[in-house]
Amino acid sequence: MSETTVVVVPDADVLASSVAARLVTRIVDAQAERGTAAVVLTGGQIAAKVLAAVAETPAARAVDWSRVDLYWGDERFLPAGDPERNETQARAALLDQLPLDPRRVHAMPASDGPDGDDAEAAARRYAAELTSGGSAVPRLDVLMLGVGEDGHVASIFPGHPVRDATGITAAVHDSPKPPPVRVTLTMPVIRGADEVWLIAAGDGKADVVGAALSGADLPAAHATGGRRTLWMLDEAAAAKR
Ligand SMILES: O=C1O[C@H](COP(=O)(O)O)[C@@H](O)[C@H](O)[C@H]1O
Repeated sequence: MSETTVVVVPDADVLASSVAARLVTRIVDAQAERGTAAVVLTGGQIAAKVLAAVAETPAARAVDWSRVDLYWGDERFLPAGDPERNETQARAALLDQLPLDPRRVHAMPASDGPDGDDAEAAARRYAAELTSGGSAVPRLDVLMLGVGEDGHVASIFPGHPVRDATGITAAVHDSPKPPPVRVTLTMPVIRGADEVWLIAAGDGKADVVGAALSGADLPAAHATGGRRTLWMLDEAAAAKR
């Protein structure tokens, strides 16, 4: 039975450092249990702050980063290295500073990658990468999500057909938030993660956080973890819950 917890902290800086501390602990625990850990990263403003906070915490040295698998929940389908790509943001904030095993950094394909600008083929390629250890998606210890002001998570937008996608990944066209073409994990994959962490800061998120926590029909409200769902908010984002 999955439990939902809401944690509220004073501001975005405290939010970023408390999520970072939790993430390091969760990875250390997973590695102690079974030698590895799998984490799904997200993009967006608070995500960048969280990763920068991981880079700053001395506790990050307790992690064996060579035995962490990193995935992304969604990606803006742009050329490699584009500053708008979630991968580029994550590398700049943290990944380039860590002794990761490059084979375990599972970035989503770029629009100048092996499939060119074919987002469907890129989505299929990422599904194959995610399942390369077998036929099923591997155990995902923590899947982090930012929450858009419209209630989107990853690149699953309210009212968009991607909401109903049932495969492992989906290409997204006509995204209401730029850029228009994206690749995303689907809601069933998000819901299959052990722990789903929804992270939001700022008063621009207050309405949607309040609505999602009241059970409104929004992607953010459907993004629950198999074992645990954790909402981590600053006071401004939590103001209307
Ligand atoms: O476009 C995206 O937006 C969401 C939310 O971003 P935020 O800046 O409002 O926190 C993000 O989680 C997602 O990964 C990204 O592609």
